[in-house]
Amino acid sequence: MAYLIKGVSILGAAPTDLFIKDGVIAAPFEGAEVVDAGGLVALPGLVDVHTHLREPGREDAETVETGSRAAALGGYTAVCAMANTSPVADTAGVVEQVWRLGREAGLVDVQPIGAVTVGLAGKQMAELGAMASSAANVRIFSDDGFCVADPKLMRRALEYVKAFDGVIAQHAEEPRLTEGAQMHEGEVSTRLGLTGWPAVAEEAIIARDVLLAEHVGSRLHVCHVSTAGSVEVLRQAKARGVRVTAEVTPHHLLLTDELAAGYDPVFKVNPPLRTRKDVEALRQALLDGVIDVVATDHAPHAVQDKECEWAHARPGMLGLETALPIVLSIYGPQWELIADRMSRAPARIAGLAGHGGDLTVGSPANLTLVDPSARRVVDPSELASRSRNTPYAGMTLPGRIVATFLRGEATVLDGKAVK
Ligand SMILES: NC(=O)N[C@@H](CC(=O)O)C(=O)O
Ligand SMILES: [Zn+2]
Ligand SMILES: [Zn+2]
Repeated sequence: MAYLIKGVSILGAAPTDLFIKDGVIAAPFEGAEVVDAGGLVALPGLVDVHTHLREPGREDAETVETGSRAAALGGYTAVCAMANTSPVADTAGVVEQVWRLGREAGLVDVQPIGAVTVGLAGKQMAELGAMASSAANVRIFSDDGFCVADPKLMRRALEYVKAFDGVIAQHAEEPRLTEGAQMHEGEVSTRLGLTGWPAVAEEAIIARDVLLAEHVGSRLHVCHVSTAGSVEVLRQAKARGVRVTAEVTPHHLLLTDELAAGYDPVFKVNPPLRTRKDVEALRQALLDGVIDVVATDHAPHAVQDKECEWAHARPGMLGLETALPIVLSIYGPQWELIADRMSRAPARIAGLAGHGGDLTVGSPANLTLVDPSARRVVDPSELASRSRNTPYAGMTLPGRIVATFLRGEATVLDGKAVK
């Protein structure tokens, strides 16, 4: 299809017409399908470097297709699928399967992340080279869900991926400091009598890993940064020129540990929700660029894994369909900031060449149209995700994603997925 996006504001600029043909932003031409975009803002398609799609293995919680649909509805055109599936994505075969499922769904580009260690067990390095040279072209490797705790293994993995400009995305959690942990260690955990996950369990691993990355000259990416102390470690490492990037989730930018007080497991997540002081530090770090990107850590869970006793519930929350509204609610219409932290920088980290570009003639037509003046109440039953574990149920959030285009084809129109 060929489209004329009429009267759209590109990143908040004066309204203009945007033409799309043959998968790219085109020069003006006749005969296009007109999309009335008065009052809408065009952004480069969002890119998520941290998504859990659960396929293969937990198709009752999410599939590549349902997660892709949730992503498109959230304004995304590319997502990086975490490796903690069953079987684990630790071979060329599994990453190629996920990559192929993404192509078949055709709603976003699904870029598989490969595991660092066999079975995420932290003992033996997985076949990183085979995954890199597979059809899935893997560049990000992560044992997310678990920390690569062994420093020697972490060093070797960092060294190994240098050959193909890969990056190790670390879930920073010193396992000995978080045994039995249920929530952030602090005043609230003491009051509730829940075992705490101290901030230092994250900060100690980030400090170690930036030193390792510096030592071997490799790229490190830090997943879901959650504490003010982590921000300081990253600030110092970046000032020294260490090749480190970092992400923050929408929930760590908005929610605090006080929410655990009702023992509703929808608020249980790793790393845990922290304090107001941490939230403020994370917000500032994203503005400063000490934290490079917003990543959803979209973590769908089936009802029986979430609607149970707090201690038995799986950690994790949905994120794809609410990420942009949450960021808008915090930062307001800072479109340049949003485009950089949610599209340009994540595309660069993931090495996704066709994404995160400027919406200029000749570039791939990966974009999303947002109505910043609309407000919506989050209704879990309306989400496209197969799971329902959103912590934002009932909240009124700004911004409605009206349309999304992947290589010039609409994946979302009128706020609805086209397939
Ligand atoms: N964030 C979570 O609480 N859970 C994630 C794993 C992870 O990101 O660590 C999951 O896979 O469910
Ligand atoms: Zn994690
Ligand atoms: Zn995760």
